[in-house]
Amino acid sequence: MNRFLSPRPLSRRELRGIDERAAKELNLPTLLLMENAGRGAAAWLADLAAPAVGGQVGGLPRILVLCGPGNNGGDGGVVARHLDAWGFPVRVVWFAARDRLSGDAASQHAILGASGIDQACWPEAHGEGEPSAAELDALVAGADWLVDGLLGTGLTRPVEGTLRRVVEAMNRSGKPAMALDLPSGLDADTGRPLGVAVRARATASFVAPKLGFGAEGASEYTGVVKVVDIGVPRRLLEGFLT
Ligand SMILES: NC(=O)C1=CN([C@@H]2O[C@H](COP(=O)(O)OP(=O)(O)OC[C@H]3O[C@@H](n4cnc5c(N)ncnc54)[C@H](O)[C@@H]3O)[C@@H](O)[C@H]2O)[C@@H](O)CC1
Ligand SMILES: [K+]
Repeated sequence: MNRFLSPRPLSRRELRGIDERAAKELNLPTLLLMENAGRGAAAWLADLAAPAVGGQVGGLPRILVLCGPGNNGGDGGVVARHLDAWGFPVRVVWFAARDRLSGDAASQHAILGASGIDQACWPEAHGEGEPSAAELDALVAGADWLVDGLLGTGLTRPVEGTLRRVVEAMNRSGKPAMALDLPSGLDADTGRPLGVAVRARATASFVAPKLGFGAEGASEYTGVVKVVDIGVPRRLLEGFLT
C-alpha cells in the first residue's frame, strides 16, 4: 500500500482511461499491472485471514477464489498463486468456460494450471446450465474466506444468470469476502448494486477509490476499503492526486 500519494475517488471512465494509457503509453504490459494488483490484495488478505499465524502451513484458513471471465478474474488468479505460495489452502473456480477466457485471464488460468493449483472452470466441471443454489452453497461452505474476482470495472449491466447466483450464494453463506477492485455487481460510479452485489468484508481497490464508494449505503457492499497501488507512474495520476 502507498502511504504517500493517493488519488481522489475516480469514475469508472477515469479508471479505465488510466489502465489504457498505462498499457499504451508506457508499454507496461497489463500482466504486470495485474500482478501488482493481485499481490497487493493477497498481502492484505493474508493479514486479515491469518493475523496471528505465521511460519507454519497447518491451520491456515481455506481460501476460495471465485473468478469471472475477464481481467477481474485474472486478478483472482494472481491472488490465488501468492496465497498458495505462502502456504494457504487455495481453490479457484472460474465461472466461465475455458474457451471463453482470453487475454490476461487466460494467461492466469494457464499459469495456475502449470502451478498445480486446484482450479476448475464451472461449466466444464459441472456441465452446462446454471449451477443450483445447493451446489454453490456446498462450494462456498468449504472455504473460510472468499475472494471476489467475478466482475470489476467491466460491469456494464445488471448481474444475471450464473454470476447472479454466485453472488447470492456468497452473500447467503455469511463467509467473509475480499472484493477485488470493487464488489461484483456494484456500480463504480453510483455505489449502488446493479441487480445484486457482493457484500464484502474488505475491498482492495486498485489505483484509487471508486467514486461510488462514498455513496449512502455503499459501505454495506465494500466493507473496509484499501487502495492497492499497481505501479502506475505518478505522471498518469497527475490531476487525480488529492
Ligand atoms: N486493465 C488493466 O490494466 C488492469 C485491470 N485490472 C482488472 O481488470 C478489471 C476490468 O477487467 P475487464 O475489463 O476484463 O472486465 P471485468 O473483469 O470487470 O468483467 C468481465 C466481463 O464480464 C462481462 N460482464 C459485464 N457485465 C456483466 C454482467 N452483469 N454479468 C455477466 N457478465 C458481465 C463483460 O463482458 C466484461 O468484459 C478491473 O476491475 C481490475 O480488476 C487489474 O488487473 C489491474 C490492471
Ligand atoms: K470484484
